[in-house]
Amino acid sequence: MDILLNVLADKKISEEITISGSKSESNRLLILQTLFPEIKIENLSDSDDSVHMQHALSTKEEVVNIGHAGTAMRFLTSYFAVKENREVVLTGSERMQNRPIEILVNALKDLGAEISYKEKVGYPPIRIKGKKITKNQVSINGNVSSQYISSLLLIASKLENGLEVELVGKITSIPYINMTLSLLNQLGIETSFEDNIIKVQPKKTIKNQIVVVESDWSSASYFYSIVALSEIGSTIQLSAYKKESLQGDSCLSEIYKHFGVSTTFGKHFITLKKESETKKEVLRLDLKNAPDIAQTIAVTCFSEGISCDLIGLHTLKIKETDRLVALQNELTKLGASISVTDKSLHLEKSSEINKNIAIETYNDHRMAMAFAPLALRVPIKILDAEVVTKSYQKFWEDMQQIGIKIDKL
Ligand SMILES: O=C(O)C1=C[C@@H](OP(=O)(O)O)[C@@H](O)[C@H](O)C1
Ligand SMILES: C=C(OP(=O)(O)O)C(=O)O
Repeated sequence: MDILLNVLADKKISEEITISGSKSESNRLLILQTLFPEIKIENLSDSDDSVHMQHALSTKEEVVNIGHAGTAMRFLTSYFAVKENREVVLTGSERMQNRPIEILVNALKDLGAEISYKEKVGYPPIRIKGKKITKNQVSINGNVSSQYISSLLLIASKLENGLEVELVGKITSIPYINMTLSLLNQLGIETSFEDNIIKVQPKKTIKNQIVVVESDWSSASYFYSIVALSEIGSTIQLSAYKKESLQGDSCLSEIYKHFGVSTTFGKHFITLKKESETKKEVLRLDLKNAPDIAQTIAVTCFSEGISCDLIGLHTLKIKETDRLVALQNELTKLGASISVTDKSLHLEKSSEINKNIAIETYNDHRMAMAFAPLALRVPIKILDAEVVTKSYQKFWEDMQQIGIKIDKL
């Protein structure tokens, strides 16, 4: 489905939106709930990725297909590796078959797991024969994807002897590792993370408990961008959020101050308000702890006509698409002067935005969502707009509520 986005009249925005649960927290909790049925989950994400995870955990089929869901692919690899009396072929979309998994597979094999590649070495699909694992020490490279590490940590407490993970090299996306550890702690599982060593103690059962998932902060980023581009005085209230978040992308509340956007924390919501004009100086950020908001920030800077230097983007090329190349292609079509390396992006300030451009989305939900706020500046086409459901089912409905007019092409 291709769509045209338009804003009919400039007006102050004042809206309230409820966003579904974090897909990162949800996909961790779904694995943990299968291991510890004592858990009840509230505000579970309705994203395609969480639907894939639920299906994968309940199916009895031999072939388990998780579509585009990176967390499902990575977390289920460890889950099935230790599930005795079960053999599966774990696979995903064409893109997933080109997203690397070897670092995790090697760590699991070092622990004694039985995993083989069905096609290309290092990539899904993989055949996993579930086994009892008794070893409790492993080393893993920390600079490619934190999801490999979270995957090991999620099953660790169910191993007879717990697990000690040594992280080698620089560690990327650390808040996601901390999110995993915090959720384990919340359930009553003991963990420690000192220097580059993470330990998880074994645990057979936990107390009956309800875990409430906070809404998704990466999804909130698109509203930060909209408020940044809107008239002074505009507000959007988003729920359900809290100040003490487990999600690293909550750093948005600090970052968007550069665009004159304030964040007020209510009991279960946040209010974003455009207080002042965007600062004209270059925005320099290291996003190694919050890679998923890079596209949103680059598009906000372009729309606001300011320059940015984003570093720490080395994980972007192995996500739903090569996001650095995708950003360069699409921003260039809009008239931007942008250069990228394999880990950074530099955007020059510009004053013109080309009209009637059709944005390719590359099977990447965040390409569609990051470019949508530009409709506040110029009419813009988004191709294959349905990609958003990977993380955000009612994204386009919510855009209409904000005042963006959507026509199907
Ligand atoms: O653990 C998680 O839930 C995630 C970790 C991050 O991936 P990397 O660690 O591969 O950067 C992030 O980009 C992804 O959307 C979700
Ligand atoms: C990178 C993402 O997801 P995943 O790696 O889980 O597919 C994302 O949602 O931006």
